Amino acid sequence: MDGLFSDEIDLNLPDSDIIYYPDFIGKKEADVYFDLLRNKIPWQQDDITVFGKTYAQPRLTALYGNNDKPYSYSKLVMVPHPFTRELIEIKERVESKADATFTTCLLNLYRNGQDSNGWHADNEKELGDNPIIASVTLGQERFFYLKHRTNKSLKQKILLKHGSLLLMKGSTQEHWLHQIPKTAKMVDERINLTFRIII
Ligand SMILES: O=C(O)CCC(=O)C(=O)O
Ligand SMILES: [Fe+2]
Repeated sequence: MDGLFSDEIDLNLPDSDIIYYPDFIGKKEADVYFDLLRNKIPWQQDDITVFGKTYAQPRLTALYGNNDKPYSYSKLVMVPHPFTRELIEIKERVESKADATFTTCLLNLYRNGQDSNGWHADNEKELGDNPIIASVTLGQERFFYLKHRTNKSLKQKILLKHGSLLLMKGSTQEHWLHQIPKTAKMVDERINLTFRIII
Protein backbone atom coordinates (compact mmCIF):
# COMPACT_ATOMS: atom_id res chain seq x y z
CA MET A 1 0.00 0.00 0.00
CA ASP A 2 1.24 3.45 -0.82
CA GLY A 3 -0.69 5.15 1.95
CA LEU A 4 -3.93 5.17 3.87
CA PHE A 5 -5.89 7.15 1.28
CA SER A 6 -4.14 5.84 -1.79
CA ASP A 7 -6.22 4.78 -4.77
CA GLU A 8 -3.19 2.89 -6.01
CA ILE A 9 -1.99 -0.40 -4.52
CA ASP A 10 1.46 -1.67 -5.45
CA LEU A 11 1.38 -5.47 -5.09
CA ASN A 12 5.10 -5.40 -4.30
CA LEU A 13 5.77 -8.90 -5.62
CA PRO A 14 9.35 -9.85 -6.54
CA ASP A 15 10.40 -9.96 -10.24
CA SER A 16 7.32 -7.95 -11.24
CA ASP A 17 5.67 -4.57 -11.39
CA ILE A 18 1.93 -4.85 -10.69
CA ILE A 19 -0.30 -1.99 -9.58
CA TYR A 20 -4.00 -2.22 -8.66
CA TYR A 21 -6.44 0.71 -8.85
CA PRO A 22 -9.63 -0.54 -7.14
CA ASP A 23 -11.70 2.59 -7.90
CA PHE A 24 -10.52 3.35 -11.41
CA ILE A 25 -14.08 3.83 -12.80
CA GLY A 26 -16.90 4.84 -10.44
CA LYS A 27 -19.75 2.37 -9.90
CA LYS A 28 -22.47 4.17 -11.89
CA GLU A 29 -20.25 4.73 -14.89
CA ALA A 30 -18.90 1.18 -14.71
CA ASP A 31 -22.53 -0.11 -14.72
CA VAL A 32 -23.21 1.86 -17.92
CA TYR A 33 -20.06 0.54 -19.62
CA PHE A 34 -20.93 -3.02 -18.58
CA ASP A 35 -24.38 -2.84 -20.20
CA LEU A 36 -23.09 -1.16 -23.37
CA LEU A 37 -20.31 -3.68 -23.90
CA ARG A 38 -22.45 -6.67 -22.91
CA ASN A 39 -24.99 -5.72 -25.59
CA LYS A 40 -22.86 -4.22 -28.37
CA ILE A 41 -19.77 -6.42 -28.56
CA PRO A 42 -20.03 -9.35 -31.03
CA TRP A 43 -18.95 -11.90 -28.41
CA GLN A 44 -17.71 -15.16 -29.87
CA GLN A 45 -16.59 -18.52 -28.53
CA ASP A 46 -13.46 -19.79 -30.28
CA ASP A 47 -11.67 -23.10 -30.21
CA ILE A 48 -8.12 -23.14 -28.89
CA THR A 49 -5.45 -25.81 -29.22
CA VAL A 50 -3.21 -26.50 -26.23
CA PHE A 51 -0.70 -29.38 -26.27
CA GLY A 52 -2.31 -30.73 -29.46
CA LYS A 53 -5.86 -30.87 -28.07
CA THR A 54 -8.67 -28.61 -29.24
CA TYR A 55 -11.21 -27.15 -26.80
CA ALA A 56 -13.98 -24.56 -26.88
CA GLN A 57 -12.60 -21.63 -24.89
CA PRO A 58 -14.38 -21.45 -21.50
CA ARG A 59 -15.42 -17.81 -22.03
CA LEU A 60 -16.41 -15.50 -24.89
CA THR A 61 -13.96 -13.05 -26.41
CA ALA A 62 -13.60 -10.21 -28.92
CA LEU A 63 -10.58 -8.34 -30.26
CA TYR A 64 -10.46 -4.61 -31.05
CA GLY A 65 -7.57 -2.60 -32.41
CA ASN A 66 -6.42 0.45 -34.30
CA ASN A 67 -4.38 -1.56 -36.78
CA ASP A 68 -5.28 -4.75 -38.60
CA LYS A 69 -2.41 -6.82 -37.23
CA PRO A 70 -3.78 -10.19 -36.16
CA TYR A 71 -3.10 -11.45 -32.64
CA SER A 72 -2.43 -15.13 -32.15
CA TYR A 73 -2.27 -17.33 -29.10
CA SER A 74 -2.88 -21.04 -28.53
CA LYS A 75 -2.99 -21.51 -32.33
CA LEU A 76 -5.93 -19.12 -32.54
CA VAL A 77 -5.57 -16.11 -34.83
CA MET A 78 -7.86 -13.16 -34.09
CA VAL A 79 -8.35 -10.22 -36.45
CA PRO A 80 -9.35 -6.99 -34.67
CA HIS A 81 -12.54 -4.97 -35.10
CA PRO A 82 -12.03 -1.17 -35.24
CA PHE A 83 -12.32 0.48 -31.80
CA THR A 84 -15.76 1.76 -30.82
CA ARG A 85 -16.44 5.11 -29.12
CA GLU A 86 -16.80 3.65 -25.62
CA LEU A 87 -13.67 1.50 -25.98
CA ILE A 88 -11.72 4.61 -27.04
CA GLU A 89 -13.04 6.45 -23.95
CA ILE A 90 -11.93 3.66 -21.62
CA LYS A 91 -8.62 3.29 -23.48
CA GLU A 92 -7.83 7.00 -23.02
CA ARG A 93 -8.53 6.79 -19.29
CA VAL A 94 -6.31 3.73 -19.00
CA GLU A 95 -3.56 5.45 -20.99
CA SER A 96 -3.46 8.41 -18.62
CA LYS A 97 -2.84 6.05 -15.66
CA ALA A 98 -0.50 3.72 -17.52
CA ASP A 99 1.48 6.41 -19.32
CA ALA A 100 1.42 4.26 -22.47
CA THR A 101 -0.52 4.18 -25.77
CA PHE A 102 -2.32 0.94 -26.53
CA THR A 103 -3.06 -0.48 -30.00
CA THR A 104 -5.31 -3.35 -29.06
CA CYS A 105 -7.95 -4.53 -26.60
CA LEU A 106 -8.81 -8.18 -25.97
CA LEU A 107 -12.18 -8.49 -24.25
CA ASN A 108 -13.29 -11.50 -22.20
CA LEU A 109 -16.83 -12.31 -21.08
CA TYR A 110 -17.06 -14.78 -18.18
CA ARG A 111 -20.69 -15.89 -18.32
CA ASN A 112 -20.75 -17.69 -14.96
CA GLY A 113 -18.48 -19.44 -12.46
CA GLN A 114 -17.70 -22.20 -14.94
CA ASP A 115 -16.06 -19.72 -17.28
CA SER A 116 -12.37 -19.22 -16.62
CA ASN A 117 -8.95 -18.39 -18.03
CA GLY A 118 -6.20 -20.96 -17.38
CA TRP A 119 -2.63 -20.33 -16.19
CA HIS A 120 -0.70 -18.31 -18.76
CA ALA A 121 1.50 -15.29 -19.28
CA ASP A 122 0.84 -12.59 -21.84
CA ASN A 123 4.18 -13.14 -23.53
CA GLU A 124 3.31 -13.59 -27.21
CA LYS A 125 6.09 -12.29 -29.42
CA GLU A 126 3.84 -9.58 -30.96
CA LEU A 127 3.84 -7.92 -27.51
CA GLY A 128 7.62 -7.46 -27.43
CA ASP A 129 9.84 -7.55 -24.34
CA ASN A 130 8.50 -6.43 -20.94
CA PRO A 131 4.98 -5.79 -22.27
CA ILE A 132 2.57 -3.54 -20.43
CA ILE A 133 -0.89 -5.07 -19.98
CA ALA A 134 -3.75 -2.99 -18.56
CA SER A 135 -6.74 -4.99 -17.35
CA VAL A 136 -10.13 -3.43 -16.55
CA THR A 137 -12.89 -5.35 -14.74
CA LEU A 138 -16.63 -4.64 -15.18
CA GLY A 139 -19.41 -6.58 -13.49
CA GLN A 140 -18.95 -9.57 -11.22
CA GLU A 141 -15.78 -9.51 -9.12
CA ARG A 142 -13.60 -12.58 -9.59
CA PHE A 143 -10.32 -13.75 -8.06
CA PHE A 144 -7.17 -13.22 -10.14
CA TYR A 145 -4.38 -15.62 -9.17
CA LEU A 146 -0.69 -15.04 -9.70
CA LYS A 147 2.13 -17.56 -9.28
CA HIS A 148 5.87 -17.22 -9.81
CA ARG A 149 7.19 -19.52 -12.55
CA THR A 150 10.11 -20.96 -10.58
CA ASN A 151 9.73 -20.02 -6.89
CA LYS A 152 6.68 -22.08 -5.90
CA SER A 153 6.33 -20.28 -2.58
CA LEU A 154 5.51 -17.01 -4.34
CA LYS A 155 1.81 -16.69 -5.08
CA GLN A 156 -0.94 -14.15 -4.60
CA LYS A 157 -4.63 -13.78 -5.25
CA ILE A 158 -6.52 -10.56 -5.61
CA LEU A 159 -10.25 -9.91 -5.93
CA LEU A 160 -10.70 -7.72 -9.01
CA LYS A 161 -13.68 -5.49 -8.33
CA HIS A 162 -16.19 -3.76 -10.60
CA GLY A 163 -14.55 -0.69 -12.17
CA SER A 164 -11.00 -1.65 -11.17
CA LEU A 165 -7.77 -1.48 -13.18
CA LEU A 166 -4.80 -3.83 -12.82
CA LEU A 167 -1.54 -2.81 -14.52
CA MET A 168 1.13 -5.44 -15.16
CA LYS A 169 4.44 -4.27 -16.55
CA GLY A 170 8.24 -4.67 -16.40
CA SER A 171 9.31 -8.30 -16.07
CA THR A 172 5.94 -9.54 -14.74
CA GLN A 173 5.12 -11.74 -17.77
CA GLU A 174 8.62 -13.19 -17.84
CA HIS A 175 8.50 -14.42 -14.24
CA TRP A 176 4.83 -14.88 -13.34
CA LEU A 177 1.75 -16.72 -14.60
CA HIS A 178 -1.84 -15.62 -13.98
CA GLN A 179 -5.32 -17.14 -14.18
CA ILE A 180 -9.01 -16.59 -13.43
CA PRO A 181 -10.08 -19.94 -11.94
CA LYS A 182 -13.56 -21.40 -12.09
CA THR A 183 -15.71 -20.97 -8.98
CA ALA A 184 -18.50 -23.20 -7.64
CA LYS A 185 -20.34 -20.10 -6.38
CA MET A 186 -23.33 -18.73 -8.28
CA VAL A 187 -21.83 -15.66 -9.90
CA ASP A 188 -22.93 -13.07 -12.40
CA GLU A 189 -21.28 -12.10 -15.65
CA ARG A 190 -17.90 -10.39 -15.68
CA ILE A 191 -16.37 -8.42 -18.54
CA ASN A 192 -12.61 -7.96 -18.64
CA LEU A 193 -10.77 -5.66 -21.04
CA THR A 194 -7.04 -6.16 -21.50
CA PHE A 195 -5.30 -3.35 -23.34
CA ARG A 196 -2.08 -4.31 -25.07
CA ILE A 197 0.52 -2.89 -27.46
CA ILE A 198 0.98 -5.03 -30.57
CA ILE A 199 4.08 -4.13 -32.51
O1 LIG B 1 -9.97 -11.76 -16.96
C1 LIG B 1 -8.92 -11.37 -16.47
O2 LIG B 1 -8.87 -10.63 -15.49
C2 LIG B 1 -7.61 -11.81 -17.06
C3 LIG B 1 -7.64 -11.91 -18.56
C4 LIG B 1 -6.33 -12.36 -19.09
O3 LIG B 1 -5.43 -12.74 -18.37
C5 LIG B 1 -6.07 -12.30 -20.53
O4 LIG B 1 -7.01 -12.08 -21.32
O5 LIG B 1 -4.92 -12.49 -20.93
FE1 LIG C 1 -3.56 -12.71 -19.38
